[in-house]
Amino acid sequence: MVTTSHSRTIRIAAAVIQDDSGKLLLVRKRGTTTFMQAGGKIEPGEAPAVALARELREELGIVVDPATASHLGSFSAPAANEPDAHVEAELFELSIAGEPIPAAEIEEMIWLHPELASNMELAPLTADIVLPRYGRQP
Ligand SMILES: Nc1nc2c([nH]c(=O)n2[C@H]2C[C@H](O)[C@@H](COP(=O)(O)OP(=O)(O)OP(=O)(O)O)O2)c(=O)[nH]1
Repeated sequence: MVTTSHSRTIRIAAAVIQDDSGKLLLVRKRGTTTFMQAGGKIEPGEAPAVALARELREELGIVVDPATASHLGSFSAPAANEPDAHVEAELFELSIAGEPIPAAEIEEMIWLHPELASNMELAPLTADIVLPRYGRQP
């Protein structure tokens, strides 16, 4: 059995954002190769939904009212880009108005059709938690 008990925990808030056709918004941060949910680390004392709104504004220029983000739950997954770490992710579903504009820290932003996900390098949280629940067709 694989255990993550000795690995470092990174607490993040992450967004599941779909367009009308079911495509998922994913980002690739500068200097990295994996696509993942928009979002980022929760600062000490910060409410997860507030962290989410802050990260979405910083990364994509999106203004989100934290109260409108629907909390899907807490999920654990191996961390992308960092060995010996795992993320404890507060996952939120939300809809956005207007097209996001990636900031410099985002090297690439895509709307991914779930059918094409197998061709992509994805963070474990996206591949193992988000896609099976919100993307992949049966
Ligand atoms: N945003 C996000 N981060 C993820 C996902 N999956 C995953 O393993 N991570 C990892 C990657 C990073 O190690 C960490 C997020 O940290 P980050 O460095 O991008 O967050 P941040 O924007 O707060 O960055 P910084 O201020 O610490 O530089 O979580 C995911 O789906 N979305």
